[in-house]
Amino acid sequence: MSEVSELSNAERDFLRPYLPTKTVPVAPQPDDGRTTNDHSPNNDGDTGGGSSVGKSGPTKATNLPFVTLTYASSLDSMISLAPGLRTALSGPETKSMTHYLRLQHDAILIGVGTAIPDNPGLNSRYPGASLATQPRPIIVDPQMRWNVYGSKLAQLAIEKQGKGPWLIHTLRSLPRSDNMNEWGGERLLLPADDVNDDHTEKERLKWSTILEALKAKGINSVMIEGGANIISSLLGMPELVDSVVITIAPTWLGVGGVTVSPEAKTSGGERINAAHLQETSWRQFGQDAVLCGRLSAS
Ligand SMILES: NC(=O)C1=CN([C@@H]2O[C@H](COP(=O)(O)OP(=O)(O)OC[C@H]3O[C@@H](n4cnc5c(N)ncnc54)[C@H](O)[C@@H]3O)[C@@H](O)[C@H]2O)C=CC1
Ligand SMILES: Nc1nc(O)c(N)c(N[C@@H]2O[C@H](COP(=O)(O)O)[C@@H](O)[C@H]2O)n1
Repeated sequence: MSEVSELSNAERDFLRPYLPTKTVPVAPQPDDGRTTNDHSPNNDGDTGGGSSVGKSGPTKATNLPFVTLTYASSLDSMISLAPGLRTALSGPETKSMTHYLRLQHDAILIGVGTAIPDNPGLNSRYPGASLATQPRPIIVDPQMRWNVYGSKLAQLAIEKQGKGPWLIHTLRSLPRSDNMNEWGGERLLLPADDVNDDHTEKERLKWSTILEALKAKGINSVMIEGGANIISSLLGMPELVDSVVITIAPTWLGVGGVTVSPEAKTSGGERINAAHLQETSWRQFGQDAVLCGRLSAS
């Protein structure tokens, strides 16, 4: 039996307002030559085959994709037991939800701090998913720390159970000769935010630079899954994030875990809340709670 089951209509209705709308590939029709068709995110037609993929629907600046932040948290706002320790927090129902969400986006993005310890698959195992509807896995790895060869991502791409990953590096990363493109992988070299005093490039990339580059490559929606560093940064950037979907598992991981918490904020010298969700909705999925919302601008 599959580890991932279909969501109910009510569960999909609950998620719909927080998801990008998308254009779904359908098999070319011999009679009309069409290659795409519009569906709402929860339309059951979302798993058709075909050769062109486009999940679109951003309502903000046209040079940015729709961005969904999503992660599974404990009651003490932790996402893993310790740095580098892959930790299952989602129950079966929220795991199914994550695979459904993955299928609603053109891409899934994580940081190298997650790619190395977790060795994730980052494909969607939602019933009926096809290679054409799979999201593109994207890893932010500015200094080329991660060896994609031999990874689960590479294996899935070779087996055509997932798309080849795109790895984001800074321009000054050492070029590496490789054959990733044979299984759909690619390295994107982007300019870092600033340079250090010794003129070596800092490893930070602006999030607007990353997102604009993805949009320019045809990514209209991206689901950002983690890890803690990336989620915590983006919680402070409401101008870039369209929606937030958090799985809250009924457990505490304890001191020493990896915490999601945005940078502290001040106004007029006083501490103020660092980030806030508005337009919230809650729903129970099995033993977990799912919180959806949009980040407030201030
Ligand atoms: N429960 C959950 O839903 C999830 C849990 N995790 C857990 O999170 C932990 C990993 O979290 P972190 O160590 O914080 O790693 P991370 O995945 O957030 O990656 C951090 C790294 O990404 C790169 N990076 C991030 N922002 C960048 C920028 N603007 N420019 C250039 N490079 C940038 C840097 O190299 C940085 O060290 C793991 O234990 C993993 O299991 C990860 C994803 C989801
Ligand atoms: N939604 C969710 N719940 C959890 O409990 C998790 N630990 C994660 N982790 C994220 O999922 C990735 C693993 O994906 P695959 O199952 O290998 O495809 C992991 O790397 C985190 O990004 N997510």
